Amino acid sequence: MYDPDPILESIDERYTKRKFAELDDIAEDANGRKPRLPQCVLIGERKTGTTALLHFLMRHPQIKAAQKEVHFFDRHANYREGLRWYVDRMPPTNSTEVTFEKSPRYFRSPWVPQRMHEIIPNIKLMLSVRDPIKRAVSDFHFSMEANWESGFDKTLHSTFDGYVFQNGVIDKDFPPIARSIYALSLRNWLKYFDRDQFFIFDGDSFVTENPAIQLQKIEQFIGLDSYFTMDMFFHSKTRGFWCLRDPGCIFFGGKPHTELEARTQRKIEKFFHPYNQQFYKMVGHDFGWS
Ligand SMILES: Nc1ncnc2c1ncn2[C@@H]1O[C@H](COP(=O)(O)OS(=O)(=O)O)[C@@H](OP(=O)(O)O)[C@H]1O
Repeated sequence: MYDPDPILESIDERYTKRKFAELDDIAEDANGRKPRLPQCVLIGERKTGTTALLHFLMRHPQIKAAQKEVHFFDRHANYREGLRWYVDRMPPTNSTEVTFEKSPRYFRSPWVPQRMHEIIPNIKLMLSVRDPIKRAVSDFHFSMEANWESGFDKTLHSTFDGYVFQNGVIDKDFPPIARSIYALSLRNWLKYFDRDQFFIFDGDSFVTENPAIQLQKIEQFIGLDSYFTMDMFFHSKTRGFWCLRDPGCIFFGGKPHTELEARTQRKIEKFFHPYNQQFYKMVGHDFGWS
């Protein structure tokens, strides 16, 4: 799957040899803060509630997150820039705070786990998932709107059902489908990281139950002081989502999705079933997806 690029391989070697040397001259400010390598990374997957999760997590006084998705490990051009480039994109933190980054493309980029392991082997990883069919449909609508997928010709069809089959079988390489096959991507990560380095975030539960329930588990996983309480959140009937009382709801999410045709629904459930079973086994939890 991953065809190594000789130039990048030699950069990888440089990292193993020089690793942290580029970071030696970063000085702390008067409050003991400086930009650092992240201690916790949200690696994906997209359309699983990652924006809401980050939005809520950033309320925690000890969490300091990079402002934008950094894409250091997945984008070759960024990785070539070196560790100093990466750390310069992190907010300054002191030793009681946690440097956090979210780049949802990390999860499915085959070269990311090895690179990340060489640089931050003790990293805490957050993997956000959601019912794979709902995620794929959400991804499809998002991609159609944003026109982001290369090789995804928007003029061919207008519906998910139109794209998802190749000669009558589910197209495993169709990006919205491929990104929902969590077991295949996770297998690559588990070659480098232990299962207990992952927090598996359930994006569906974030919609159905008070977000404080999962946020409190995340506090324990990262080792943060207790901060989140149930009364910080309310359920907005108009938006259909949980929102923070302060500063309120986030401005997106919940775009209307078309219903799948019954035939597609049946075939797609059958398609995902074995992958879902593998994923449950890998993470030690049955999400009960259809
Ligand atoms: N509290 C709250 N507010 C708003 N949206 C919420 C919330 N909790 C979960 N969600 C779900 O998040 C889905 C979008 O996921 P992501 O943020 O990962 O999408 S993205 O990859 O960053 O584009 C989005 O998916 P869609 O409903 O398919 O658009 C929402 O269902």
